[in-house]
Amino acid sequence: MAAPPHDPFGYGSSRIGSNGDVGRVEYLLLSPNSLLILHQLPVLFRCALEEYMVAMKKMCCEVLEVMAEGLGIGERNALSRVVGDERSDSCFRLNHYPPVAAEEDGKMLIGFGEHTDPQIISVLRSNNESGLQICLNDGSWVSIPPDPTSFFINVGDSLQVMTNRRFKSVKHRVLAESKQSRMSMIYFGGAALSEKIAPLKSLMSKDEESLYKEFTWLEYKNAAYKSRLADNRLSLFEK
Ligand SMILES: O=C(O)CCC(=O)C(=O)O
Ligand SMILES: [Fe+2]
Repeated sequence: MAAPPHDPFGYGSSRIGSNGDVGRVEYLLLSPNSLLILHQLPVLFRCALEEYMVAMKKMCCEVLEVMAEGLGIGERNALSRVVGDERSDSCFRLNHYPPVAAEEDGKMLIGFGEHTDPQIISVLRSNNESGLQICLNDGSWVSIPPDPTSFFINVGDSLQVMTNRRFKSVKHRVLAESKQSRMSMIYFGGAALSEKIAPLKSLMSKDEESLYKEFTWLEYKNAAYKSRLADNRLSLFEK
């Protein structure tokens, strides 16, 4: 079930994507669309995964509805309908960061290199081991305390575009720093492949212009897979 370079779904270790990014991580990347791989999973795992994905999709929609309300958009489902669409392209990643050995102590080891998530919204849960950091506007990195009882929500690049940069996709990374395994699982809520990703008309003020050229999720996804993790992938689509 090793993930071949042209198809990222399946199991991978150390290599993240096909463009030379490496990290101290082992992962499973699954999508309801990668049926071939789903059918190779033990039934109990597959059922739990399907149940989790359904619950995450629902939660993403609820969060997006609250965001739409906060932005003053009259149409409550303007954002959530994109992730809620039955053709929406969502996926699930399970990450395992092996424990750091005593002799590696003090070294800055990258578990998962800096990047933004390309989809609309991501929901992360982890065990109680640290490692996740976010990048502030001034370029400094801040550690996110792990909390196995909470969900950590990330704005994706597509949501940044749909809100014409009112919400920003925050750069994040994982340092391998813990003496115990860090486990995380992330649900990535994306749009349908053919969905046009553009600022919502109902959000834009009278003379406001889109900061981005129009693109479909498929176009952006293809561009993202071709790039390196740390690239500013949206810059290709900025006006
Ligand atoms: O494993 C984590 O805590 C974060 C991983 C991540 O950012 C990702 O898979 O996109
Ligand atoms: Fe991420």
